[in-house]
Amino acid sequence: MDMLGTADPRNVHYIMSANFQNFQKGPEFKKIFDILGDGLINADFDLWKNQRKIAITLLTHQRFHKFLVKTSWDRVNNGLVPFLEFMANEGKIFDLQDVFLRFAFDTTCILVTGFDPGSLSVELNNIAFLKAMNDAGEAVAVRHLLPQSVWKLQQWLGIGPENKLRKAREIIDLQIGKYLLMKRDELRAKRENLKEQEEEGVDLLTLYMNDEGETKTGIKFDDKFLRDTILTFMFGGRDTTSSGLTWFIWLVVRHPEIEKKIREELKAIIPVGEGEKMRLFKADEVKNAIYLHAALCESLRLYPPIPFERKTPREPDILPSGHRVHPKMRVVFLLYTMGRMESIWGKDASEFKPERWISERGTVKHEPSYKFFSFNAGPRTCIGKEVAFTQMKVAVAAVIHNYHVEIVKEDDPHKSQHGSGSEEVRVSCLSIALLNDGANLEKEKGNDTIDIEDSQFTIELDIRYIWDQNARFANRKQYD
Ligand code: HEM
Repeated sequence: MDMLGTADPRNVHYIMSANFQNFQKGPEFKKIFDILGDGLINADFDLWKNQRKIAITLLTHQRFHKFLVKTSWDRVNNGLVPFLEFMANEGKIFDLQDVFLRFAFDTTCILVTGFDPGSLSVELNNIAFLKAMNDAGEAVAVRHLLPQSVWKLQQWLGIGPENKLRKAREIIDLQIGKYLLMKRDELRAKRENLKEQEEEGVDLLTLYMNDEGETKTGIKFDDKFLRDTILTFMFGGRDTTSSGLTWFIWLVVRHPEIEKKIREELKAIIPVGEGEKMRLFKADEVKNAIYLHAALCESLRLYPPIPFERKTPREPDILPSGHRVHPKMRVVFLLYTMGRMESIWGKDASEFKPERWISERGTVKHEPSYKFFSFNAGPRTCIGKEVAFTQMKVAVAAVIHNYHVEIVKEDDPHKSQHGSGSEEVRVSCLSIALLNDGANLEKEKGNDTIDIEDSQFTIELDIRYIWDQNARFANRKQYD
């Protein structure tokens, strides 16, 4: 229980940047996140430094950037939008948080491994890998709240979240093992087509498997390293992006004047003469959408997907706030609190106000990371920030431009965060109905006349929309 909680930007700057060397994630953090093995999020010192160097080189590789642009568009066009289209046409109410979680899960998995787990479809199927990731995330969250002896006991007895985590780990390891085998086969087959490959965008796993970082850094890219790396990126990118998307839509829907401004900005991007039809936006088109970017930052300020972080001092130290810390102590940063403090953001700190991110010249205002701490600060700043913004912009532009989202059932999400479990939050936060703006819908039920051996029958039509991976929708008329 020896813990210091801080929401002071001076302390953040000191620990995360100025005296970075004296503050580590530490062995306790590694135990809590043991499922990530020696992956980047878990590592400290040289192991962390070398891994980070490689990860940044590959994430900023031109071929990964191509793949990111292509995948962000593809998952919106062939995953999110067909789902929303179906729900809008059917007038169905659904849980948007679950949909964004599946969207981010599929997108992140494709970006990292090149393979699509296919969790976002009209049926919202149960996918073992998705469930395993959810269970693992939940168990890790619970570990932060309990003394180690308690969750270790649960582990030993095989009960509670620890039991779920054990099973989840088996499924995750099996799935990643399959991906590694599939990728090796794929690369072997592609080797004959090297020229074509040069032109293509590629996933991170392909880049890791082809990289010479192994010899330069001394890190061996064996199956254990690749497994830890895949899982680290999936953990780092999935829940964060989906949480960011969900809170963003929740905030925008509750602020129609802001929604209108985003729509106007998006409309201005569309070339004159394109008309009023359904329109999706490519990453390059929304890259410089200032107001949209500002609104996303504002939403991430108020609802940081990672609401707290922790560090452990290596040597006793005195923080700029005057507090003494020592190696047996945990320093906990309260990101959620920092996003709402008047001393940091001014009197209107609790308001959703994208304008605060726009300078007088109309550009995005830079806020130092020890103040806008949602992506961490200093040498351990999130390396997926650009990946996240690219995905989020393409996704929310598609939703806001083409649909009207309505919250039809709303419990207080702040209240339910203190409830008994994450499922409660997930279910209660967002139940929404989608109405397709002015779409000319085919009738779902109706009458038709057909000839059967010269006799005429009038029959009832029941048109079902069948999900199809390749064609967006196949309309099947079923005669009963
Ligand atoms: C809105 C989206 C995101 C937010 C708010 C976010 C936030 C953060 C934060 C706060 C950390 C520091 C965590 C810690 O040190 O304990 C972090 C680290 C990290 N993030 Fe993100 N992240 C986002 C998206 C992503 C994505 C899409 C990826 C992967 C493509 C990613 C990969 C990572 C990795 C690998 C680290 C560890 C970096 C290191 O320790 O050197 N993140 N992120």
